[in-house]
Amino acid sequence: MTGPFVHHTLGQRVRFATGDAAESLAAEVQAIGARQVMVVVGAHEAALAARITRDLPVVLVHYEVAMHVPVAVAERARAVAAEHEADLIVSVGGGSTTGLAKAVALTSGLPVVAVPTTYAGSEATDVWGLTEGTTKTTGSDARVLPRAVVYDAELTLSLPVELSVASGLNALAHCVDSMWAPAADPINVALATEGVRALADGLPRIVDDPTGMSGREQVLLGAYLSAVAFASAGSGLHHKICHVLGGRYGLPHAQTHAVVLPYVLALNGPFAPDADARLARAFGANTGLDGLQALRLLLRAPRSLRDVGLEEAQVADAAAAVMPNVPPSNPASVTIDNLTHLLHDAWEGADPR
Ligand SMILES: NC(=O)c1ccc[n+]([C@@H]2O[C@H](COP(=O)([O-])OP(=O)(O)OC[C@H]3O[C@@H](n4cnc5c(N)ncnc54)[C@H](O)[C@@H]3O)[C@@H](O)[C@H]2O)c1
Ligand SMILES: O=C(O)CCC(=O)CC(=O)O
Repeated sequence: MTGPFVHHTLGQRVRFATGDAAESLAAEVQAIGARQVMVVVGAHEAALAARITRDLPVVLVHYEVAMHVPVAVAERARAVAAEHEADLIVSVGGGSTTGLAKAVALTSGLPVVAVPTTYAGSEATDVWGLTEGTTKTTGSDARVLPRAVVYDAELTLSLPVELSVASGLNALAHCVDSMWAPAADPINVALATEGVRALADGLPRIVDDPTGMSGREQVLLGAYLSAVAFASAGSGLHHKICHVLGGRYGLPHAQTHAVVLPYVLALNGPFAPDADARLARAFGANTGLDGLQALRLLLRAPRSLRDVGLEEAQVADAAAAVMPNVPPSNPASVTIDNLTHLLHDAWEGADPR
């Protein structure tokens, strides 16, 4: 990919600080000058958040977190933030928690400092998502980009291996989909390529040694690179499919990404030879799909949409819902027939080749 292009770089401070989240977080809160901190955290991560926020001027801890940020959940969080006159939101958790903090920032303009505990990458993007009924809407807005991020790999040690794998494959999907997303350019493609290398290296180490730190650190770095690439390149076909599956049928986010990715790569790879060659090199394989499938085997990745909760009868409805959102940049031509076929293959876990 050559020729003229315009690349926009997002500004935020990022600290990689294994074992040092509390101190790093305190330094970021002090730098912003906040005096009334709202902590957003899911109930499961409450103890972890209490540990790392203990020295902050916390006025409110908000525990109501739900995947894909239902509008009613966002509205309740916005109301309590205003009631307590919060001047900063600290989010501690996965993409759902960061997403709720972003929803508050979207309407209030409050700054966010994010401490991620999964590999979803939301903390490094200006992308928000809200769900009303069965419709998930996403958008980009400078107000939701966290001012700072604290990455502490120790906080991901409690993430079970299966969820670590699925979440890491969500990050890998940001990288792969960035190759042909609407605003793909040589800079975000370079970040995505390096993200594939880091994730393909780190994820097998988490599976081999879940309590070891080096795999977790490498995957967090890959998650960050993947998210920066995704925020810049935009949502490609893969993300459009997963947003419909998550918003419309409530499928679990990371696992859905993990299942769908090889099918989108199988569709697009032959029509995007440069991207495929890059992916192949990053995986150390003959093709991107060979590399992805070898990695998925090693990781014992989730295999079918049937296993993560989609009904066969929903396949046709899903294809029809995705169709109007297919990005014009997609390398392979997408029809209702080949999209339905793709989703049906993913539903049954058929060989994507
Ligand atoms: N805006 C963006 O750029 C962006 C990017 C990626 C994902 N997302 C959004 O993020 C959401 C999904 O995020 P997710 O996949 O991180 O899932 P999640 O935040 O819903 O977390 C999944 C589960 O993991 C648990 N968990 C989180 N951290 C843990 C830890 N350290 N130890 C043990 N358990 C832990 C949570 O309690 C939850 O049960 C979706 O709504 C998705 O749309 C947004
Ligand atoms: O924040 C959102 O809900 C939209 C972005 C997103 O979910 C990225 C992804 O699919 O991983």
